[in-house]
Amino acid sequence: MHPRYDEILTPDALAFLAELHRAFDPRRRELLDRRRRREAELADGALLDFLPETRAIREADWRVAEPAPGLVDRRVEITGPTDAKMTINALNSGAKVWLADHEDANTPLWENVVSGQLNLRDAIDGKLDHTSPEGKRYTLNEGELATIVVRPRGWHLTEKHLLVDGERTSGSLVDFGLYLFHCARRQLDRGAGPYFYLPKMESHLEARLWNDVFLAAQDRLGLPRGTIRATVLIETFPAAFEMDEILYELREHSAGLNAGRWDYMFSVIKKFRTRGADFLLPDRNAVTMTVPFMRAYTELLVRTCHRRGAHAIGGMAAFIPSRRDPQVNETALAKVRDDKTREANDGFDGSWVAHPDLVPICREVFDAVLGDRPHQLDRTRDDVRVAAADLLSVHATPGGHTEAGLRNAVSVGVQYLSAWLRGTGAVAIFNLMEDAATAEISRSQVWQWLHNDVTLDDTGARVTRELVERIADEEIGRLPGEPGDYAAARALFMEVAVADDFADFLTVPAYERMP
Ligand SMILES: CC(=O)SCCNC(=O)CCNC(=O)[C@H](O)C(C)(C)COP(=O)(O)OP(=O)(O)OC[C@H]1O[C@@H](n2cnc3c(N)ncnc32)[C@H](O)[C@@H]1OP(=O)(O)O
Ligand SMILES: O=CC(=O)O
Ligand SMILES: [Mg+2]
Repeated sequence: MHPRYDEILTPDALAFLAELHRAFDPRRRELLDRRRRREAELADGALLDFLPETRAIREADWRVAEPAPGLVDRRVEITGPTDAKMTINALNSGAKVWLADHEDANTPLWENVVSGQLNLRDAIDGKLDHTSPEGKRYTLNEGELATIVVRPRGWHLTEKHLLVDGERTSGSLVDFGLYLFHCARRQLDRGAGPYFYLPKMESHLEARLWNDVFLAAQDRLGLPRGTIRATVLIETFPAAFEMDEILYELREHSAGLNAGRWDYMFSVIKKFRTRGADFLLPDRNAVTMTVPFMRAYTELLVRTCHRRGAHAIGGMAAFIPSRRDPQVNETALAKVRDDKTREANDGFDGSWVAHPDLVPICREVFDAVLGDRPHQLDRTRDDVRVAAADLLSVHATPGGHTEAGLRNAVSVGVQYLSAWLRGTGAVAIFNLMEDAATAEISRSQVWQWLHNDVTLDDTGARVTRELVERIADEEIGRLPGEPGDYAAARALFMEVAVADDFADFLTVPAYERMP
């Protein structure tokens, strides 16, 4: 406990979490087992496909709920962690929505978990302020603030500081439950509602679990059915084959789908990491949004959403503007403009930015396409035809395997883990935004290249454990500070990037190293 934690961890809120845990944790664990069984089938040679047992849902006519207040016009969404400064900056940024992140951009350090909830509640009450160590004062604007959409942790993460019947609770249910308990009524009183982004789901059965949690939680707190709204990130390879089914499960609570590109790439590598050349990705920077398998995924997402009356929200271009380096700034703005233009022209209803200086560009691009309309749900994209083979066409990705790519993956992975272990879940590295999803790509690419005996195009060297170790030492030598400063991050990187047993998520072993 720290000052003010008792305002969040009240006896009633904890009792609510305990009820959620007892009612839903066994199903959460079963679904995680199911993920593992499915992954083993893929390793044995199976392929992903649209499910025969849910064909009727895909072919039937149905629509999701009408958009909720504050979620009608989502042309610009800013994302970021929930510390006080970022909360104020994001809410003031001019974006329509703020994704308040307890997930990819956050280290689930206990202090971040609880203080994030305090900041959210204070912000909704209009009384959040902050003074930086340099004395700069931050307060919320008087005018329009972004709509808050909270992203809880994924189903795979536990919360070790809250035990029920001696068991760790689910990070998802803790983040969801505390926010709903404290802020649902406050949000309704302001004319908005309790809104969520749901990450890293792998099947419609996991969406059904969320829906059942919503139904029970609404009943328990006396909230009408459909009060909660959820936008699901389609960011795992299996989920791309179940977009309709995920929307259907959540239909009375649905607020659409988002194309979470970085975790999607990670999942593609992870699910087929032992399957050789057909699923071997080149250097990360060669895997753009226009390579065939990525294009198929976003096209199918827009078509699926609009057919069901659901918003389709674009993803994160990782280029970060700089207020110090005009060249870096110009490049970032141009790259982000291209990315948002493609999304707006493809039919997305809005998209993500990682930084307040990118809000105007995203807004300008979507304004040009949407005009006065709040969205473009009427663009049904009947022209789109995406077959399973298109989603699976990873082999058609052009690009090489280079030492520069390997070095970049190792350096980014170590630098990111070093920040994560110190409690910061999103950082700028080499002018790109890095978070848990992008770091997963770095470490799983190293694993995939190593375990598939890749020979580097430029040097002719085979990727071996020894090569990765040597590169890690050389890259750490180029970083500020002493090599010893990176010892814990290096050890963790090696555990998740080269060990024969592939960790499902790097955040799982990383969390065990946290207090
Ligand atoms: C794969 C995915 O899931 S993507 C979504 C998850 N990832 C994220 O949300 C990343 C969000 N972005 C960030 O965390 C940050 O932009 C970073 C870490 C990448 C870069 O941050 P910084 O190095 O602080 O950038 P910079 O120094 O240019 O920031 C300038 C100002 O903008 C603020 N700022 C930057 N990004 C954000 C943001 N996302 N939300 C609110 N404020 C922000 C900074 O706090 C700073 O404010 P100040 O001038 O009052 O001190
Ligand atoms: O959460 C978003 C992603 O790209 O991953
Ligand atoms: Mg993600």
